[in-house]
Amino acid sequence: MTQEFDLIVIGGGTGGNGVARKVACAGWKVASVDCRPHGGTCALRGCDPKKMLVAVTEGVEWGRAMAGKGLTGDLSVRWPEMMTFKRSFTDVMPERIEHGLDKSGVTVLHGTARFTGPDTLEVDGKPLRAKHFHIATGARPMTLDIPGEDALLTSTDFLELPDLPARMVFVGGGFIAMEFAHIAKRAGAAEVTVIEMADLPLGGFDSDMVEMLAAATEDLGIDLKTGAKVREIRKSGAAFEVDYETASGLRTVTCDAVVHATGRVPAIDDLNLDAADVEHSRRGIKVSPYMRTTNPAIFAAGDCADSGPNLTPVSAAEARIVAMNLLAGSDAEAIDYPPIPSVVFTLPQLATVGLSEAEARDKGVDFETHSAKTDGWYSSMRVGAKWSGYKVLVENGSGKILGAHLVGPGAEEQINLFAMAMKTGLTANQIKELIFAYPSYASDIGSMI
Ligand SMILES: Cc1cc2nc3c(=O)[nH]c(=O)nc-3n(C[C@H](O)[C@H](O)[C@H](O)COP(=O)(O)OP(=O)(O)OC[C@H]3O[C@@H](n4cnc5c(N)ncnc54)[C@H](O)[C@@H]3O)c2cc1C
Ligand SMILES: NC(=O)c1ccc[n+]([C@@H]2O[C@H](COP(=O)([O-])OP(=O)(O)OC[C@H]3O[C@@H](n4cnc5c(N)ncnc54)[C@H](O)[C@@H]3O)[C@@H](O)[C@H]2O)c1
Repeated sequence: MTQEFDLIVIGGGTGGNGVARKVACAGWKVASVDCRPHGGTCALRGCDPKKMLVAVTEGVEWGRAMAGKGLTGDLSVRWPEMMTFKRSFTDVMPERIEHGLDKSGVTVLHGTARFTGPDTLEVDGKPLRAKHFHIATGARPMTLDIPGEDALLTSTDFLELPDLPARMVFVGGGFIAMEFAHIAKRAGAAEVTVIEMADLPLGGFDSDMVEMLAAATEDLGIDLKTGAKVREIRKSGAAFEVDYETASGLRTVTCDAVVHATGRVPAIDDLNLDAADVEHSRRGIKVSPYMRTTNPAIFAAGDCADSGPNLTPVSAAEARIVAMNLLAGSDAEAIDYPPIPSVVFTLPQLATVGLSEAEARDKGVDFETHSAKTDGWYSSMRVGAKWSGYKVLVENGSGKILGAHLVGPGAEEQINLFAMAMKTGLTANQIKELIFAYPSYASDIGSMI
């Protein structure tokens, strides 16, 4: 028999759970379905577990930076113990989240959802019907279409490794490669190689800041290869050979594990979206500013939608709009993204918000660039940070902050203050008038503008 609901949410991550709970709390009959335990990428396979590993490796970095400054002893990572620490968070999350949904009156279902019509779907063959749907199925690693691709570990596999391989290669030089390579190297991997096809890793971040992070990465002992495109992966006994093409010909690196880090694409292949009249492209499910798909009864948000950048707080902001419009029964509120900060959680951290110099120039904005290396500043010197700097764009006349690009300790929090200043329209002079606790990373901001 077909089970009927007011709303079925597909995907139990950041972009789905809030919608399910809010709408159920308003008295709707809601189901939430996920093919894995509820929790989604951020809590179970992404941001949160990743940053627990970073927390452990911060100890190693601290020991290294403070060596000869009065701190003694060699700190090192026991990988299996670190994994147990990570699981102390991730193992309990699905039950906690599913209990929260259940308490809100949401029916929790497990299985893969597939549309069979504009208002019907199947979950592992079980028929369901709903007046509304919300799709928040996230993203998956992109297909590379190269020989030997099956050998690639995903970021999820990396976060579950029982032991740390001695020699690791990361294919791609974006967020995942840089963050995970830093973790692997500080955790004791003998050889860590990052292979990026562009001339610099982390496209989209300010190139001067990226160059500083690249220098820090090489200083840590990571082999960062740029202008290098991976062509093939071959198994060679227990090891792997990774072929990559450079301007001077084909090269090979041998390793014990190869990790996929070439980007993620919308996870929409299983959904049979055409049956539901939901338009989609390689960029994801087509959504209006109200997060409505081309089927007015179906919404989408987060990594699976062709909307904002694939970051957790963006999924959450879009989900908020979905819940509002579902409950309003109309296009009551459009998404209006504030300046979106983004951080690469390497050590040092790399952070960005707002316009890059090139974007500001293209827009014809009249601005001034404030930029410096800050390894000589007290905040960096105090913690032995060798690589730190900033670039802040301030509009001439208005004094408004147009963009901020930071590398170094404290960048992950400083960038949020810049985002807040940009959203609220604080000018450089107004920021300089603020009193921040001293000494703190925030108190450096006035000197950056
Ligand atoms: C390794 C890694 C680290 C990251 N670190 C950060 C970070 O530090 N900061 C940050 O802001 N962002 C980070 N991100 C990105 C962030 O995790 C995502 O942007 C965010 O989790 C997306 O949320 P979502 O709800 O859209 O999708 P998800 O959280 O991925 O949820 C989608 C859910 O849908 C389910 N699903 C998929 N298809 C179906 C189907 N057909 N039927 C039923 N269920 C289905 C999946 O099992 C999944 O649980 C990271 C991503 C990765 C991979
Ligand atoms: N801290 C964070 O916020 C965070 C952390 C991890 C992941 N994420 C999210 O997950 C997404 C996926 O991360 P990612 O690192 O896989 O992708 P990415 O888009 O950040 O980087 C992919 C990189 O791979 C390179 N590349 C592609 N094909 C290649 C090839 N054949 N050989 C060599 N290089 C190649 C690209 O030039 C690019 O630099 C991110 O875009 C982001 O949305 C966010």
